[in-house]
Amino acid sequence: MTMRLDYLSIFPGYFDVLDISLLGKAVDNGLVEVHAHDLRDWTHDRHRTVDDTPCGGGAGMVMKPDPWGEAFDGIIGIEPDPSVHVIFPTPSGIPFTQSAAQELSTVERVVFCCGRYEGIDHRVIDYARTMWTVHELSLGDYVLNGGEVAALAITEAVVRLIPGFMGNPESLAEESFSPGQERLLEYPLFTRPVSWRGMDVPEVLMSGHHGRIAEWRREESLLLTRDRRPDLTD
Ligand SMILES: Nc1cc(-c2ccc3ccn(Cc4ccc(CN5CCCC5)cc4)c3c2)n[nH]1
Repeated sequence: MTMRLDYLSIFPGYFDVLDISLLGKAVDNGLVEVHAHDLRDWTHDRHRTVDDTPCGGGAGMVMKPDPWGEAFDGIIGIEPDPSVHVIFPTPSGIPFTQSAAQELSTVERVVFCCGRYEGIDHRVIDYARTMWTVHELSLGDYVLNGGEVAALAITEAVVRLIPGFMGNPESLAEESFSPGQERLLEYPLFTRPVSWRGMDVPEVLMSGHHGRIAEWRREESLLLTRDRRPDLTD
């Protein structure tokens, strides 16, 4: 199946990067098709206005609902369709996780709505919820200037899980956060040269003793997780 990805933004150029690297390959072999749209194409005033002051006061500007509604009509359609997944990156969203990426990797159509300023008029999200399957997602507890970078991160996490996308799918199965793997951080990785600037690869990894190697890696993951992510160990 081909996944169709649409991006709505006042900076559609952010998504030119999707034509290169791994994602570009997915586009070439027809696994995904990518369409970026300039929200201002659905404005009608000379200044192509997309924002206005917040009702109720407060700092900054809010994105007007009108251009979003017209863009939805043009890009997605005016009939409800729960098979279309509409993603609003937002600091107030639910945390985006590997399991969410896993679920989204089976969806045929995803539309990313990338806000700017202080955010989008809430009626846009409420309207979208009456029409499609909506996800308000946060990348983490920090504030970006808009949704574009979050959309790119979510895209990469999702597209790499599409069957047939990654060259060696077994590496996906081994990753931490992937289903079946306890939520442990990855053990340290090494490759040749065995000795580099006075530092040697741990001997156990050169022993060819797979049982001991697995044990060493598990121990390293446990130590690292306990040290850096105690929240994952409970
Ligand atoms: N995980 C993650 C996601 C984002 C993200 C996603 C979309 C947008 C659209 C606009 N912004 C900038 C931005 C600046 C300030 C506030 C906080 N204000 C406080 C009072 C009203 C709002 C919110 C939003 C985004 C940020 N950031 N981080």
